[in-house]
This record gives sequence, structure tokens and C-alpha cells, in this order.
Amino acid sequence: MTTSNRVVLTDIEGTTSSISFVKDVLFPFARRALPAFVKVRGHEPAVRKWLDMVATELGGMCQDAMIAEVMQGWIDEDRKHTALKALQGMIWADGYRNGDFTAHIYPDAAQALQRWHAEGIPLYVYSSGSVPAQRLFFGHSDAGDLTGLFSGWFDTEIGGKRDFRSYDRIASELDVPAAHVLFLSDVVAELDAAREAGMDTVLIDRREDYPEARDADAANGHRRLESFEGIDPAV
Ligand SMILES: CSCCC(=O)C(=O)COP(=O)(O)O
Ligand SMILES: [Mg+2]
Repeated sequence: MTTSNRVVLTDIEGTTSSISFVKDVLFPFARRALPAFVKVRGHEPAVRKWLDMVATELGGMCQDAMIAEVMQGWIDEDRKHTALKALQGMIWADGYRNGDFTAHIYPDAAQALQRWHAEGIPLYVYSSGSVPAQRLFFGHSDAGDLTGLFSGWFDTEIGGKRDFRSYDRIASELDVPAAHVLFLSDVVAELDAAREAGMDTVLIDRREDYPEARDADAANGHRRLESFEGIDPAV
């Protein structure tokens, strides 16, 4: 057991897992399935709630087929919209259940998360993917069911990942000083926001995801590592 009072908060896409898995497997799967999903399950309250949110944003009174089309455009743009992310998660549930795919996780990330958990370091996820999608992701990962490693999950319902107030709220929910939280992400703007809230940060700069290494300027003062190896959350 560790004597550290630090906790780890990690992003998923580009950090624990490859961008290509999300962009080339998950997004196309959701894009293809969206029209039928909206038609078949659009009446369920848990689905309707999000469709209505999108319809309101589009000015109200939209047909579901049009909402599906708009959301397909959002997938193409990689919009991190809370309603889209919630619906994507519901669609991916079928894919995981049917064994269409398992979620990619870098072996170094799986090993480090397992080690830190064994050392007693609390682990949390903060991703634009919805919390149910995060649970599915780690529940059906290439390294097996890793959900038991995590003490909690956060998505954009707590706020956007580039807004320092989201990190304030997360630290409050965890009931720890922000300085005790180590946030790991591949996106400098997210790390900037976490640092503004007082968190410690590491830029995960993987060659598989970012062929050109980011220099010190691009890293904007954040510690930069090319994998989870070498991260010691206890210091
Ligand atoms: C966990 S669901 C798949 C990832 C996803 O939809 C996404 O937008 C990932 O964004 P992240 O904040 O993890 O970079
Ligand atoms: Mg990311």
C-alpha cells in the first residue's frame, strides 16, 4: 500500500488508448447504426431525452431522421457533445456485447493502472465519452475487464475538458485538494485547464497517435512522456 495521498485522473482517447481505435472503429460503428437506433429506440425515455436536447438546439420540431443526420455530421467533426456522446455509448453497448470489437488499451497503460491500483492509488477517468461508454470501454478492453481498477468516472456532464472549472468540480467531488490530483491527457488545452485548477499534469505524447513529437513550446510547460512508463503518481 502507498502512503501517498495522490490520486490519478486519466483521459482515454490518445492517453490510455489509441486515437485510431476511437476514430476508425467506434465512430464509424456509431455513425452506421445511428439512423436505425433512433428509429427503433427513439421512444425510450433514456434515448428521447438526448434526442430532444439536440432538437432544441436545432430550433425545435425536428424529425428524428434529421437529428440522426445532424449527429452523423457531428461524429465526422468529432464534436464532444454530451447528447451525442450519451447516444454513442448506447450504440456501442451492442457492439461490445456482440463481440464486434474490444476496446484498445496500450499495454503500458494497462500495466501501470493495475500497478497503481495494487499500490492503493485511487484511479479516476475523465473523458468526453459518456460514463456508461467509459465503463463499457474498460469493461471490454483488450486487457480484460478493468472497471474494478477505477474509483470513479467523469464525463462532460461535469463540464468541458478545456474549462478549469470542470477540474475544480472534480477535485471537490473527490474531496481532495486539486494539487493531489495527477491528470494525464494527450491534449495540451485540457492539461492547461487542469493546471489552472491547481492539478499536476503529464502530457502523454504517443508516437502511434502523434507521429511528430511535441516540443517544449507545444507541451506548454507540462511534463511530457511517450507512455505511462516513468510516471510515479506517488511523488
Ligand atoms: C470512452 S468512449 C470513446 C471515446 C470518445 O467517445 C471520446 O470522445 C474520447 O474523448 P477523450 O476525452 O477520452 O479524449
Ligand atoms: Mg484524449
